[in-house]
Amino acid sequence: MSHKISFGTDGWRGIIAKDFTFDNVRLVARAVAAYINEEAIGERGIVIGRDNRFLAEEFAEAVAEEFNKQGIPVYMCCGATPTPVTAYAIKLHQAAGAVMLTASHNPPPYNGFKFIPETAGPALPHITKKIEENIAKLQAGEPCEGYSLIPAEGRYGALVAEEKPTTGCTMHSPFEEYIEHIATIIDLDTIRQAGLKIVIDPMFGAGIGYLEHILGNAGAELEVFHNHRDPLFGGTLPEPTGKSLEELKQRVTAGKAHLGLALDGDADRFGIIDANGEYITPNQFLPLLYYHLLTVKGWRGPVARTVATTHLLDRMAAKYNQPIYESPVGFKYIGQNLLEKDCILGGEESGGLSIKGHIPEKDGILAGLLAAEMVAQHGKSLTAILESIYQEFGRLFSERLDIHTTPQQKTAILEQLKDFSPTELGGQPVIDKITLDGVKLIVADGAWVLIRASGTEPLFRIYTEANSLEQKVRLQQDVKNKLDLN
Ligand SMILES: O=P(O)(O)OC[C@H]1O[C@H](O)[C@H](O)[C@@H](O)[C@@H]1O
Repeated sequence: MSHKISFGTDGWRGIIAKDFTFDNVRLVARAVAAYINEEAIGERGIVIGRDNRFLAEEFAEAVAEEFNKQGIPVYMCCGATPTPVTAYAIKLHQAAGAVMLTASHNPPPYNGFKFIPETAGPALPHITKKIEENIAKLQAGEPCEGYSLIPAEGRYGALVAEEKPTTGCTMHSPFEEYIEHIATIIDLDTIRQAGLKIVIDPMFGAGIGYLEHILGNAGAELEVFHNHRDPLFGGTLPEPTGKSLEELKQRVTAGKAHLGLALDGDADRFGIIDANGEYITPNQFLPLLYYHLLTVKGWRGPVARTVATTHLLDRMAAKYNQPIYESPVGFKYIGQNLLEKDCILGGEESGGLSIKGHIPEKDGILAGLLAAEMVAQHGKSLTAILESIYQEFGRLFSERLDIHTTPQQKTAILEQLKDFSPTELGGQPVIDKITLDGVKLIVADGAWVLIRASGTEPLFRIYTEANSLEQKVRLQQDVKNKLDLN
């Protein structure tokens, strides 16, 4: 039986050689080529980027061959390339889109396939649905629009894809152009004057060389580690959170650095360590950045966040009379709001952000540079800036719990969530219920809980944001009791 290929929160992922086989990768490439040809934008070409995982080059070549066979020229990024840089290359070449081969922060046996359309932001569901339909048709040996089948020569009744004259593959590194573009967004002069000391951990990933190059040229004193290819990621996960950041924390404090900056496997997510060795969570960094854009840069505009992201952003937006756009989890929705609602910042709790003037794709390199710019311009540590924010807007305590379930438990919880409408939670009345993605319940003093199934991992997530640590624990416990998740 053929493996069901679907695009989750962020592309198709699978275990290499089990699901993520050359045959399946070629199949998905054909389905994307069909989508592009159906849209009649094939002649603009497609960018292909890949990270540092096993067989990355070979998978990229297989994808290029499939596009070429369908008459679509290929711009192949040289070497491992971050997802945001691959997305930026779409703009450079005015291409029809990009394929990024990466499993982001997943364990080493995985690889993945993302399609980034011409907007240079993640594909929205109406596009991935179309690609999934094309995959199903091609798997069944049926023709699909944009992909013609012709009778196979010498094999009676058999059909094969009609191969178009080959269109070729241009090798190109978008490194320089991306860096030039970044220099138009980040205040590198102030970073230069501040004489910062920064430790960088690109986690053996596609982001190796970027922060080093930009910050090194801006005169920062750098210490860099995990900066060579290792598809086993040194035995950890290329995920810039939790245990994976321990060494960075130690190096920052031991070296008396101003900052520690980490990237995930494809450099679209960030991890930030402050001078005191503390991890700055995305729910802290996003308000820091919005505050920086509003006060230091003097920008005005709305902010886009997911349903799982801190409401401290809402408090700031309210003070500056700006709207806030809440979406389901997934940067694709934030990217859409960045494009359509003229937001100055879009970000999410899982560690993705972008700002006005940049592409609508999450970018860990940009996030790290903005952290350096903030420290340089404010002349203070991020924790010190955060203290001023708490004084002005109040403090919120957020946490995400990941609950592993069996497929049966998952079905049971999803069933229960359908009519999960408690009138009271953690001792307070529930005043609002939001069902954009899972179930979010807001209680009288503004604290909230969200329960949703992950679209990338076999687990449920319970997100809580409260006005005190005690309230956070109370809310978490109450939800677990009510859903029988203890
Ligand atoms: O909570 P999940 O559905 O597992 O998604 C978690 C994250 O996965 C990927 O990294 C997506 O790019 C993000 O937009 C999303 O926030």
